[in-house]
This record gives sequence, structure tokens and C-alpha cells, in this order.
Amino acid sequence: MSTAPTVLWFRRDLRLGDHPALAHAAEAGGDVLALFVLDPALLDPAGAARRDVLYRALGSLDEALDGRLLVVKGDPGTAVPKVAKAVGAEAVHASEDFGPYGRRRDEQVGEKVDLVFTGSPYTVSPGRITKDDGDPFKVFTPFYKRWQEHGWRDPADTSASTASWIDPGDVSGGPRRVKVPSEKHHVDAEIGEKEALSAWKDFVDDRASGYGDERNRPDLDSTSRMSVYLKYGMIHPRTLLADLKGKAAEPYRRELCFRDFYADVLFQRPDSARENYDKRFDKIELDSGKHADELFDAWCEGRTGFPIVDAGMRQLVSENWMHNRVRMIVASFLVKDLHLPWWRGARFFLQHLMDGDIASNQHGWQWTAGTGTDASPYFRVFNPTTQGEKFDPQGDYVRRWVPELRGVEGKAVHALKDGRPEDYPEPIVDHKHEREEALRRFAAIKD
Ligand SMILES: Cc1cc2nc3c(=O)[nH]c(=O)nc-3n(C[C@H](O)[C@H](O)[C@H](O)COP(=O)(O)OP(=O)(O)OC[C@H]3O[C@@H](n4cnc5c(N)ncnc54)[C@H](O)[C@@H]3O)c2cc1C
Repeated sequence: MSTAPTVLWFRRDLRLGDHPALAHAAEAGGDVLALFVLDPALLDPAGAARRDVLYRALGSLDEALDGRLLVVKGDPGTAVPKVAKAVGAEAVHASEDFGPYGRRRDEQVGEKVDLVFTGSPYTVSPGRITKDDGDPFKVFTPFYKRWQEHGWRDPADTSASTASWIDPGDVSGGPRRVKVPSEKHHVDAEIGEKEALSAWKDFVDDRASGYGDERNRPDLDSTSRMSVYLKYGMIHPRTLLADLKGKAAEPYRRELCFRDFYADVLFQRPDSARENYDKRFDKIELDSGKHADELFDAWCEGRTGFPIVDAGMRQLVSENWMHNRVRMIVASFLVKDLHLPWWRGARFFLQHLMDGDIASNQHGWQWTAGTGTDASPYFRVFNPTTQGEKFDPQGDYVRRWVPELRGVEGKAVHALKDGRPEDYPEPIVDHKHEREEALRRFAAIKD
């Protein structure tokens, strides 16, 4: 066993429990330096909500380490090797990152230091679940079946006392230590590993049993709200899976598998972060110009005159989160009613979502747009009014987010057949007409 120090480089794994890379770093035998690198290439495009979450998660991790988290700022390709040299580390341990940027960054760092990966932010890491011939799955259901057969490890038994931590104050010669920054904008969520575990316990105790039946209802607080914790690894999905028993287990497992599936798809096709997964859609007619920009602005600001769409967009901007069903409705509306490219909507989501994640977001959008893997067929066009009536049956969700409509009782808030309040906009498009137009555009490209 070596007694040389090691570095544990935290990235999307801001916790100490169930942390395989921490277990591995500690097993090496030497003291461990906890490191986080504030990387401008990731911070600048992240948006205030995600930066706030990240900074608060780092503050919480630092506290759990009694102030022994070394935070530095800069390009990890330079910063990580400098830290390793300053501390005399033989290896830098980390959880593996499978996103396009993370892989490029890690290749660069790996050329200069011995970068050792253990575990990843996923239940089963991308690339592991394949068909019998080794090809990746392009359809979710068989992936899900194989994923369950493959299984996963039990949570790793780790905590702050797993390692003997190096005090960064004792390290000299490395990059300058910085304080964990803070954002003016604060998302309305408790952030940190302890907070993630407590939110999870609340879900398991109070809401999990109704999850399968109620998860599509934005008017009820029926989902787990774990996405923000999973995004920065304040909790690991295996911790969730190990806890879930009974009625909630199957539907919840399936949703977590979607997260793994989309990470796998992005790993296999990194270009799909920016481009259509299904290349046939490169030729579809999309709108641009002044009028298209005005429609886009109305969508962003929740002024489309379609109550469920406006409620969703206002929830996004105000709460930095949106219910999954409503994410699908507003995405379908942007692509199929406004004929705008999915990536414009995806970019807006990433600027505002506190759980904004390149794999789940871009592929959630591509699924809805019909351009993705086993996508919702392009000809399936969500009707925002009937979707609202079905999934917000009393209209409570719409009234919560659209104050202009609070005087309209019950389900009538979706169709507004008896007229709309003066201060609420007329519909910006005719859904029936735009549906036909979307189908016409699709017919023109399909083979
Ligand atoms: C257009 C669009 C964009 C999306 N963008 C994101 C995003 O940026 N980040 C993100 O984490 N999720 C995204 N999703 C997936 C989903 O909407 C959120 O994960 C979910 O709403 C988070 O709330 P929750 O934790 O209460 O979910 P729950 O219903 O409690 O689900 C538990 C967990 O399962 C995973 N999950 C659930 N549904 C999905 C799904 N469809 N795809 C992938 N993982 C899923 C999430 O990690 C979630 O936290 C998007 C979906 C769509 C349709």
C-alpha cells in the first residue's frame, strides 16, 4: 500500500456518502486532498440558477469536510496537474464524466496526471448496456429490460471519516485557493447532501406510494424533486434505488433508467447535444425572422394565451423547475405549434432549470420534437388544451402560475370558452391550423 497522497477531484459528485471514487482514493493508503475546480467553460453558460445550486452544494461539501475542500479557479487541464504536483500526489481520483465536454477535458488532464475513474453519476455507466452484438440500444424499452438484468452495485459505504483529509492550508505552490463564490439569485430549494437525503426521506415516507398514479399531475406535489440533487451528485441514484420498495419502486426505477438511457445516447452520439439525432429532420422547414422571434419571446415569457403553456413557462422562470408533463407540453408547443427549432427551447431551458442537464434536456427535447431516439412520433401533436384538462383536471396548476386566470373556476380555465379576462392574451396561434401545418412539413421530409 502506497502512502503517497492522492487527490480526489470532485465534479458532479458533491457528496461524501455512497462515493466509490472516495473509497478508492482512501484505499490507496495516503492522505487525500479534496479538490474542486471552478471551470469558466462550464460556469459561464450555466445560468444563475445552476451556479447558485453548485456554489451552495460546494459550501455544504466544504462544511462536511471541516473547511478542507480546496477550491481553485481556471482551466482544469492546467489546474489539476498543478495541484497534484503541489501535494506530491501519485494519482488523481474522480467519478467518470461521460458528457462531450467532460470527456475532452478528462483526456487533456489524463495526459498530464494518472487520472483514476471509479463510478459515475449513473446507476449503470454509459456504454455498459448494449445489445447482444455490442451495438447500443436506440429504443428505451429494450434498454430498460437489459438495464434491469444487468443490475448495479449496492451503495458504497463512505463518509467524511473514510479518508484522512489534507488541509489545503498546508499545501503550497499550487494554484491560488479561492472562496466558494455566491450568486445573487437563490433558487427555492434546500441544497446539500444532508438536504438531499432529507428530501428523499420525505418523498419515500409521504409521496412515493402515490407516485405511479400521480406522477403526471402537475397540480399535485407528487414527484420526488430529486433532479437537482442528482444533477450535481448530492445523492447517487443507487442510494435511491436501494431504498425504494413496494408500489413506487417500478415506476420510479423506470424514470431513473431514462436518465441513464439519455446519458448513454449522448455518449454514443455526442453530436446529438446540438444536432438532430435523426438526420432526416435536418431538412424540415423551420421558422425564423422577426415574427418567429416574437413568438419565441411570447413562449419564453408565458404570454402565448394557452394557459397550461403559460403556467409552465412562468413556473420555469420563477421556480427554475418545471413538472415533466408540462415540459413535454411546452416543448411540443414550441416545435409543432410555433415551428421553431428544438434547440432554441432547449437552450432557454438550460439557462433557467436548476436541474439543467445536457443529456436529459437535449434528449427530452428531441423526444418531444420527434427528432430523437424512440421519439414520440412527429405526427403526435399535443393539444395544449386537452392536455391541460387531462393532467390538471381542476385547473389548480394553471391558477397557481397565471394570476390573470384566478377568477376562472375549475377545468374551464383551460379552454376559456366563456371568454378570457382582459389582461390575459388571446392565443398567439390557431392550434388546429398549426397542427396541420406541422404534419404538412413532416410529410415533406419523411421517406
Ligand atoms: C423537454 C424536457 C427537458 C428536460 N430537461 C431535463 C433536464 O435538464 N434535467 C433533468 O434532470 N431532467 C430533465 N427532463 C426530465 C424530467 O422532466 C425531469 O427529470 C423531472 O421533471 C425532474 O423532476 P423530479 O425529480 O421530481 O422527477 P421524478 O418524477 O421524481 O423522477 C425521478 C428522477 O428520474 C429522472 N427522470 C424522470 N423523468 C425523466 C426523463 N424524462 N428523462 C430523464 N430523466 C428522468 C430524474 O433524474 C428525476 O429526478 C426533461 C424532460 C423534458 C420533456
